[in-house]
Amino acid sequence: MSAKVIDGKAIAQNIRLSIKEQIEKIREDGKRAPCLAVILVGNDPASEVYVGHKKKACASIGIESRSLELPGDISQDELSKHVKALNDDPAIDGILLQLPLPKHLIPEIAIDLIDPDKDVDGLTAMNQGLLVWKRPGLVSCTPAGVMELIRSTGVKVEGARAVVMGRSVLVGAPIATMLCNAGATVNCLNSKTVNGPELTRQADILVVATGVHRLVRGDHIKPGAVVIDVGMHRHDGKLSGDVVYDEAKDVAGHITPVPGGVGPMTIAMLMRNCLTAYSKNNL
Ligand SMILES: NC(=O)C1=CN([C@@H]2O[C@H](COP(=O)(O)OP(=O)(O)OC[C@H]3O[C@@H](n4cnc5c(N)ncnc54)[C@H](OP(=O)(O)O)[C@@H]3O)[C@@H](O)[C@H]2O)C=CC1
Ligand SMILES: Nc1nc(=O)c2c([nH]1)NC[C@@H]1CN(c3ccc(C(=O)N[C@@H](CCC(=O)O)C(=O)O)cc3)C=[N+]21
Repeated sequence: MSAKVIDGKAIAQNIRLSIKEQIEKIREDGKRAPCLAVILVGNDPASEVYVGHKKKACASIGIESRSLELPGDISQDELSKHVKALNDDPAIDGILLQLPLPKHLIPEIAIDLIDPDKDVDGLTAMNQGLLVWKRPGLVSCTPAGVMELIRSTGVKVEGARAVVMGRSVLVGAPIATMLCNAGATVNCLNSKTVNGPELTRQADILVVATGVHRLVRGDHIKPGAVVIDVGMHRHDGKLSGDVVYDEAKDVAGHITPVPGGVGPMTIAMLMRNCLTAYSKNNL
C-alpha cells in the first residue's frame, strides 16, 4: 500500500488565501498593511533564496516587506543597533533575522533583542519559554507548520507515540515540545542516540529534522505511521529530504514530499505570525 501524500503546498495555499482575505478587510477599513522586516547578514546564497521566497509570499498576500541587507563583517554591536531600531519603529510589525549568521556573530544575542511581540520567527527566549509553559505566544514557523500538517491527517496526537529526530532550537526542540503539549509520548533523538531505528520503528508520528540526507530508510518506519520530512537538500538543482521517500511511501500511512511539504507551510506560518503580530500591536 502506498502512503497518502500530505499536500503541504495546497494546505499552505489555503492558509495564505485566508490571511489575504483578512488583510483585504483591514485595508478596506482604511488601516495600513502589516509590515515585515527581514534582516539578512552577509551573502549566503541559500539564505538569499529563502529571503526571496518570503518577500514574494508577503507581496502576494498584501504584507509589506522591508529588507535590511547588512555586510557579512558587521559587528555584534552594530547588528544589535539595527534590531533595536526595528523594535522602536512603529511601522514594523514583524522582525525576522535570517539564520545562519556569519560565524563571528552569536545568534542568540541578536535574537533575544527582538521585541517578543515582533518575533514572528518565535525564536526569542520569551516565546520559546511561553511554549514550554503551554501558553504559546508567537510560535516558530516550521514547528507550527509541522503541527498543522500532522493535524491535517486526522491522526490523533493525544496518546500517540511520537519520535522527533533533531533537537535544534529552530526546529527539533520546539516540535518535540508541541507534540508533548498535544499529549503525545515523545522521544527526541540526536546525533548521539544509540539504536535510532529501533526507536523510530515504534513511532506513530515520525518527524525528521536532522539535515542528514537520506538518513531514514523504509525499514526504520512503523507501517501506517505519519512521516514528516523537514530536511531540505539540493543536489544538481533537485530538492530532497532526510527521508528516502521512495522506500518510505510504501510503509508509511501519510507522508510529506520534499519539495511541497513542510517548506511551503513554513512560509504560510510566517505570514500568519505577521498578521498576529500586526493585530496585537494595533489593538
Ligand atoms: N523546510 C523547512 O521549512 C526547513 C527545513 N530545514 C531543514 O531541516 C533540517 C534540520 O535543520 P536544523 O534543525 O536547523 O539543523 P541543525 O543542524 O541545527 O540540527 C540538526 C539536528 O539533528 C540531529 N541529528 C543529526 N544526526 C542525527 C541522527 N543520526 N539521528 C538523530 N538526530 C540527528 C543533531 O543532533 P546534535 O544536536 O546531537 O548535533 C541536531 O540536533 C535541515 O536539512 C534544514 O535544511 C530547516 C528549517 C526549515
Ligand atoms: N530565522 C530563520 N527562520 C527560518 O524559518 C529559516 C531560517 N532562518 N533559515 C533557513 C531555514 C530554511 N527555511 C525554509 C523556508 C522555506 C522553504 C521552502 O519554501 N521550500 C520549498 C521549496 C523552495 C525551493 O524551491 O527552493 C518546498 O519545500 O517545497 C524551505 C526552507 C526557513 N528557514
